[in-house]
Amino acid sequence: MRIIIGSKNPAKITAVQNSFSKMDCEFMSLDIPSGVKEQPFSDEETIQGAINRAKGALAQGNGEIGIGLEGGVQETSHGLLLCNWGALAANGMEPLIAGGARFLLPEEVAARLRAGEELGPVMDDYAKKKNVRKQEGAVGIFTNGLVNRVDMFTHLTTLLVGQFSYYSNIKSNF
Ligand SMILES: O=P(O)(O)OP(=O)(O)OP(=O)(O)OC[C@H]1O[C@@H](n2cnc3c(O)ncnc32)[C@H](O)[C@@H]1O
Ligand SMILES: [Mg+2]
Repeated sequence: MRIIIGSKNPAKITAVQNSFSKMDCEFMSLDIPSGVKEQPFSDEETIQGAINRAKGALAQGNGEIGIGLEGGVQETSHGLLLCNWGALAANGMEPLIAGGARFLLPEEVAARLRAGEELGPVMDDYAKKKNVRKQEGAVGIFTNGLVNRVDMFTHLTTLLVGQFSYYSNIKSNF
């Protein structure tokens, strides 16, 4: 089976590979635009970004499955939550979606996002590191490394693969 990942971010690619590790799969990654803002600001917008990337990956990659993963934030009465969404597109079915971990961002970070900055560069600045988004992620920083961005996305992509197995009736191999 050929799996097309709609991102070149290594944290996302590794997560998808982890979730299909029991299957004989070929992986390809393509930089597919999310079609939403660089920093999605709601669950709805983040889900839409994930679906657009999954559909785009399937359309452009000549494979059986397209996967889109998108990070975003959601305003709540408790503060700004980091949210993560994924979508799996396959021919002949509606895209499947699944959500990942969510947790509150500190006000110092949240305020900068509300002012229009993107989480990626804000996290590098906050943590005084480079490319946090491609490594441990914000989740890795704010959990002291207990859960990193690959772990977080692997849970999410496994929810997608499991649902694909259930709804497509492919029970074996996953
Ligand atoms: O190359 P792509 O696939 O676009 O990967 P990305 O890291 O930019 O990830 P998203 O577009 O899905 O995330 C939207 C924005 O939120 C940032 N972001 C999301 N989750 C993050 C995390 O855990 N750590 C750091 N930045 C994060 C990200 O850098 C973008 O600015
Ligand atoms: Mg991005």
